[in-house]
Amino acid sequence: MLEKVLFSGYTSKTGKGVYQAELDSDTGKLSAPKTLVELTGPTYIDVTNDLKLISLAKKDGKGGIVTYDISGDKAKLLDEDFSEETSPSYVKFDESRSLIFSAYFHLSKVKIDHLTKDGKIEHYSEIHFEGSGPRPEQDQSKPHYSALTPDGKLIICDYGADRIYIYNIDDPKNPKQLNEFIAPSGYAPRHLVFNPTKPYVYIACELSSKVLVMEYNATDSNLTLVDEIEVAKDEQKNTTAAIRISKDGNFLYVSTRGADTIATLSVSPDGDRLKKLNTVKTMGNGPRDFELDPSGKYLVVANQDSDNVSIFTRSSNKGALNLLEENISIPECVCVHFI
Ligand SMILES: O=C1O[C@H](COP(=O)(O)O)[C@@H](O)[C@H](O)[C@H]1O
Repeated sequence: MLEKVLFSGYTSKTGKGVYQAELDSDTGKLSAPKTLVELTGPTYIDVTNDLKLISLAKKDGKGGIVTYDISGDKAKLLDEDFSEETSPSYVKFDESRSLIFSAYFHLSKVKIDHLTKDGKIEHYSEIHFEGSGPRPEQDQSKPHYSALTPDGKLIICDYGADRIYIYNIDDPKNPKQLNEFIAPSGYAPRHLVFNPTKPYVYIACELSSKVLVMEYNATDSNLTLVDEIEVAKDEQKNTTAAIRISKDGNFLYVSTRGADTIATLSVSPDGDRLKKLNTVKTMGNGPRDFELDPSGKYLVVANQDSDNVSIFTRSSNKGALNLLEENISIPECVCVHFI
């Protein structure tokens, strides 16, 4: 079966924007990536179920988000909003309410927009954050990630202020803070993933090379720290980046730039404990993002600094990764997104 996958990233060297390819789930072979949309700096993207691409981007010294219809042979621009000083660093679509969450790392805020049926971007609200952390990189609040909890609340990782925030967005024009969790000082929570069946969330912390295991209580929107685990040695030199979990919730994968590795961790049956099984080199530099394909048989990783994508086979019962391909050339690639 052919699985469609998009790649996107920076365009400061030879990167063109968003690329498209197909992964054959029988062989793990990726077709030659082709440019889907030319954009400036579309580092993160999301795609709606009816195939609208939502991408962050820059234009004429301003930043924001754009939407494209990618259901046909050629991508068609639907809307663009470049009303900010710079682009966000992460974007996520809420299918059930047709909302777009954009985390403005450099502007200390998260924006909530509504995506209309014809792909127009309607601004709803924004949440401003304050604070900082002990590391030089944490000079101000830097929201790095905004997405949904399993019960439909907005959850935000603030890398700069070592915070996780949870908001009620029943009225998305008027988000209300429900809770706030203070991460260990200097950890810089970056991205997170929820266990698919158990009430736990795993948070990748960029500046500590650690993953926090937190119990999530949906009733009072509370997070309780239950464990933490190191995914790479020498946190001063490393920056931990992406985190993914297998569909069965048994294995967690975490990338770390500097070490240039992906760690495989097993998740305990209750979801509350992690055990590091091993790490593999990503066969490139700066593994900023990776994704498991829909069949769960492959892991595709974007090595941003060495301009190559690698593919690993994944054992579904042991979680182990084995290198299949390392020479797929995509410049400045940041994000891997299966449709
Ligand atoms: O992971 C990271 O993300 C931040 C934000 O990305 P940006 O493209 O919006 O600047 C980046 O500044 C940082 O270098 C990187 O480690």
